[in-house]
Parts: sequence; structure tokens; C-alpha cells
Amino acid sequence: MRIEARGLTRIFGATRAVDDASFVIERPCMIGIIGSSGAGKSTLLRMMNRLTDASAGRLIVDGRDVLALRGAARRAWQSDCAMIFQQFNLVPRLDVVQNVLHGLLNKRGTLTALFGLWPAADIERAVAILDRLGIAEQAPKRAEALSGGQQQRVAIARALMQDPAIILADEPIASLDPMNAQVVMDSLRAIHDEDGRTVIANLHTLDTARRYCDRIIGMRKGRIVFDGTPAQLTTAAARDIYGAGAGFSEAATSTALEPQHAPARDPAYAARLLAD
Ligand SMILES: Nc1ncnc2c1ncn2[C@@H]1O[C@H](COP(=O)(O)OP(=O)(O)OP(=O)(O)O)[C@@H](O)[C@H]1O
Repeated sequence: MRIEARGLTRIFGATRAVDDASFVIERPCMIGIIGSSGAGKSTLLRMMNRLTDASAGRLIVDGRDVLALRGAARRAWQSDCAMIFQQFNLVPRLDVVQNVLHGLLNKRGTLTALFGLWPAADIERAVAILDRLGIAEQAPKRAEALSGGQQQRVAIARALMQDPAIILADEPIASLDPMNAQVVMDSLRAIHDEDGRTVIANLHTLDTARRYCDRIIGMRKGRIVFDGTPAQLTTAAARDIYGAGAGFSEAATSTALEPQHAPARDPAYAARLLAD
């Protein structure tokens, strides 16, 4: 899948939340989007997923502009481009399996969900995905009874249920303690490594992006001001992204996660992914 953003722009009143963002993703990879609060990271992901309309620009995926899709075609794109959120967005009183099955709402319809009439094969798949994420034993529990890290894994399972080519993660670990944050980032990395899905994650901390991502996009005031490999992200480039002074230190944006999946730290792998 080739993804090309051309001049993506979103204006809210006097604010250019995203301003003329362009990039190309030639092949599956894991991308971290970094930048200060208000830089436009969420708006960029929400435009890609069609949760927010663009004011200008195009998003060309395999030759068609997905920003122009309407109705069923738009919903199909949203299935192919699953989104996970900082606050998990689960239905708290429903059990974990039902929440995961909700990933199929677009395909099976609301009546199926309302009456819990899911085909056995769907339920088996949901449990298998939970098992892969290490939380199958939580399947019968209400979502609200789970820890934050477990809830985020349920949200990832719901996304995987859609069998998406792309997973967009909007601050997936911002509400989690370091241990749970690591489990969630490891899961996202494994989904890229093992399934070949593209993962694009907005990340608050620079070191997480460095450790887990093949490519980093830096945003400042709506504009993309950096796009390269972790190795290319020098302290000067990071300072520019965060608009920080000479006293800027990477430790200030650190969460000190130790990933289980290491390929993101192989600079040759990252460079190959970016080569045309
Ligand atoms: N629905 C909206 N209405 C008005 N302004 C908005 C809206 N959504 C975002 N903005 C503005 O657009 C700018 C970019 O916001 P956005 O949430 O995309 O940034 P962000 O980098 O994701 O920040 P954070 O890390 O705090 O989530 C901000 O100035 C924000 O106030």
C-alpha cells in the first residue's frame, strides 16, 4: 500500500492546526509523530482516518484520494485504517470480547451488535486476537474492570478485528504507567513486524519514538519540520521540533521504556524502509 499526503491542511478559525503536510509512505513501516502539545499531531491522524475533514489537500492511497470517499467507500477506508486513542474508547459495561467484536460493526451492522448475534467464527477470532495480545483470560470480564494497559490492548484487539492495513494510534500510551506503556508499544511493534501493517503513532516522548519507530515525523505549529530516521534526528533537530532553547535535553521527554522488540533500533533496517 502506497500512501501519499499532499498538502494536507486543517484550519480551525484562525488556527492552522495542520498546515500543508506532505509525506509519502512507500511500504509498511512504523512511524512516530512527535511534537509539542498543539502541534497538530491528532488532527493529522484524524484527517487520515476521516474523523475530521481536511480544509485542503489530498491523501492518495494506492492511486485514489481517500478524502473524497463517501458513504460505504468511506466506511471501508475507515475499516482499513483503524484508530486507537489515548482514552481507549471502549464500552465500559460490555465484556472484553464484545468490545473486540465491535471492530466488525462496519461489516456486520448494529443489529448484530445490539443482540449479540455474532457468528461463532467471529467470536473465535476475537478470542484468538486477545490471546495473541496476552489477555485472553480477560475475555469474559467487563472492560471497566481491566487496568489501563489491558484496556489499551483490548482497543488494539478491536482494531485488529478490522484487519486493517494501517493502525493510527493517537497518544496510545499517554495515560499509562511505564510498564504498561512498554507492553502496549511492544504490541504495536509486533503487529508491524509480524503482520506487515503500517503503524503511525503520535507520541509524547521522543525516546519512545526513537526506540520503536523506523521513521519519525516531527511537527511544529501544524507544519512538518522533520521527516527521517531516528539516527537522523539530532538534538538540534529535536530542539527545532519542540521549539526549545539551548537548554533542551532529551531526558525532558523521556519515559525510559525498554522494548522487547528491537528491530526498530537497527539503523540499516530503518534506512532500507525509507529508501525509494
Ligand atoms: N475541534 C477543534 N476546534 C478548534 N480548534 C482545534 C480543534 N481541534 C484542534 N484544534 C486546535 O488545533 C491545534 C492542533 O491541535 P491537535 O490536537 O491536533 O494537536 P496535538 O499535537 O495533537 O496536541 P496534543 O499533544 O496536546 O494532543 C491546536 O491549536 C488546537 O487547539
